[in-house]
Amino acid sequence: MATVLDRIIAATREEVARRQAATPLSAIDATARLQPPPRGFAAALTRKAADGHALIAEIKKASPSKGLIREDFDPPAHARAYEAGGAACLSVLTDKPFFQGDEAYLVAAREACSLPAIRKDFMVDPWQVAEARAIGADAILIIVAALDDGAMAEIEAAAIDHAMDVLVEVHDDAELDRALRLHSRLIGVNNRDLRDFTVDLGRTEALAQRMPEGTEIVAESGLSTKADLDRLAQAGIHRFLVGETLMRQADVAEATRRLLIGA
Ligand SMILES: O=C(O)c1ccccc1NCC(=O)[C@H](O)[C@H](O)COP(=O)(O)O
Repeated sequence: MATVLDRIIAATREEVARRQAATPLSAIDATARLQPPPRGFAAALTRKAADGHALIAEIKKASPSKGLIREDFDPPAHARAYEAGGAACLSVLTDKPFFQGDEAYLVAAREACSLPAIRKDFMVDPWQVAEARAIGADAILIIVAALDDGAMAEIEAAAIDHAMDVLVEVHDDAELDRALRLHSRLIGVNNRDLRDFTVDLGRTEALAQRMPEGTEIVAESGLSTKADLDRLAQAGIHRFLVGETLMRQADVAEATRRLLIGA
């Protein structure tokens, strides 16, 4: 039976084909190369991780697992709140059918603050990497479960060509083995199983044991308290990606501060 990820990827392939027909790679690539240089996503995480928890704070309106998360959704306001609360970077969902995202949200969020931003979407083709840079994104996500080795390498090469950072997402040992064949050493462990949406923070702890020296591990999904971050820090993990918990708070800046440094 097709999983949610299978359905997302199938829909994304159709959408990308439509967009490519309207705007060929050469045109989107030319727009990408007119952008100011990326803000340095991985470097911003490393700076914050040097003396505390480094947070990628996610701007997420809805999700397949939770439906609508935030009604008064306001990407520029959330971006400013995340920066004020001490986040290192932004993650902005741009997928429309499954997350109610939009490219415009990334543009608006990034313009409202000085944080680097990852385009959080389902990359299936290097064309999307050029599009991500053309709208200002500083980094892209590669989900290992969604791609074969050849496609991953092509997408990563496109990101390197645009001087963008790549967060490579894995969920199990086999995916980690494949991720380690890429160049990027920014590796996210998704604690959420995308087949049944169960969350287990032990995933990041277990896979962290197998990461080579020099890997920058990001714990992703299902994190909700400073105690969660402190628990993972015990296992040497200092980079975190958090969405839903923060997006549900009335005072996003204060909630971000509490998550990072406590009451
Ligand atoms: O969040 C989902 O339901 C989801 C479903 C299918 C594919 C991806 C999904 N989430 C993407 C993410 O990586 C999360 O938004 C991110 O890690 C933040 O997670 P959370 O803090 O639990 O909102």
